[in-house]
Amino acid sequence: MATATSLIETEARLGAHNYKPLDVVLSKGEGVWVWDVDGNRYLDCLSAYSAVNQGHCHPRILAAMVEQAQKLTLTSRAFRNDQLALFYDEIAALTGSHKVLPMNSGAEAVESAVKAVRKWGYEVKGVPQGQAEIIVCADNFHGRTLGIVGFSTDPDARGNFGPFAPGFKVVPFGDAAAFEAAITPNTVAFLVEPIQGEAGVIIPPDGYFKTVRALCTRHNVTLILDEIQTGLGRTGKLLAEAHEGIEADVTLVGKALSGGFYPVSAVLSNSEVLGVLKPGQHGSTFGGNPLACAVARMALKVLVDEGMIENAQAQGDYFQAGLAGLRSNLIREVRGRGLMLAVELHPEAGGARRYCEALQKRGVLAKDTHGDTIRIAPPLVITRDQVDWALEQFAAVMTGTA
Ligand SMILES: Cc1ncc(COP(=O)(O)O)c(C=O)c1O
Repeated sequence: MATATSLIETEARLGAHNYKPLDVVLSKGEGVWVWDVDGNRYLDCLSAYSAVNQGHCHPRILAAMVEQAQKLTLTSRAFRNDQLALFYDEIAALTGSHKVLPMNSGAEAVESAVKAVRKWGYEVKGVPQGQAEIIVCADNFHGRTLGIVGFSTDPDARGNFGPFAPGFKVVPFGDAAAFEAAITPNTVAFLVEPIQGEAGVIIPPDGYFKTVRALCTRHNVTLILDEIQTGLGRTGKLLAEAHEGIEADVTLVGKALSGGFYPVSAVLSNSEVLGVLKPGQHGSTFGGNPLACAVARMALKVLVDEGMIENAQAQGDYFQAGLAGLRSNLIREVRGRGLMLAVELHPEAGGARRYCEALQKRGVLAKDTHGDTIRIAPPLVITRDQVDWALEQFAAVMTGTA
């Protein structure tokens, strides 16, 4: 029988070494809990980077998936399928969007938006051919495809993968004046995360997005919010833009749209941007397939009608206050919104990884980011008792009683 050790060895031997996972081999999940192959239980404080907002193996999403899998899974877009229009209808109504482009991964949604907005720039805004510019932020994370890493500022993401596509300008995140200074008549879009997730849960200053929104409107620049991580309840609102009191022109969602079951992402647009795509100009074999659409429809439904978004706000506030109240001289800052939380440690703490390993030993799985930060993003179904239990484990690890 395969043991945890033998499975880890096989992975090390045959897998590309592009990840450095914690040494825990998971084989089962339910709600906020996951179990390893030896039967040890852990509270999942990562949710597959916010893709399992609805909790592991949610029974209603599972049932929707099984039901659809027994009927029809894939048609390609050469034919229509009944689930697609229903998905369009439901996600458009929920998010107030006018057009929807279904894709698979988050990175594909980003790439699709970049393509669409450039085309919009040439055909609608009148930008001279080949001159379209997109403004992005330093420390952005929008995925791992070649197009996307070309405008990343992370040396690991870019290193030795070039040459990259031109047409991107980088400005500091949270600095509206720098954004304004970077706008030219050829600027077609500003692509930005409402809260920078992979950068370590970085929240921009109050009012930043209101100013950015006004600048985009004034200069006819498409505001593309990448809500692939922040969206679908994670921050305590359906979309994080609601915290800022603004509306993006294009919104990207993914991750939790899958309920953790089947990859699905979407470009949502309330401007004419998606209207520029004509038959033959963009597509995907699996994008908009009936299985993905059925899963996404139920993933959205359970988020809303099981009160998960409100729970994210309530438990997120409680969790954050509990973390902030830990008497630990290791902790430099606790920050976050809803259940998108981070504990940043002082550099002298010796890095976040060792504390994630200590938490693992106590039955909590969290993720280190950028050396000194522990990211905490449990499924949105977490209860107050479970938060209390998690806080006890954090207290033990962070205050040296571990
Ligand atoms: C903000 C953001 N955009 C895009 C992506 C890429 O999504 P995917 O890994 O599904 O391609 C991620 C993934 O972490 C993300 O956090």
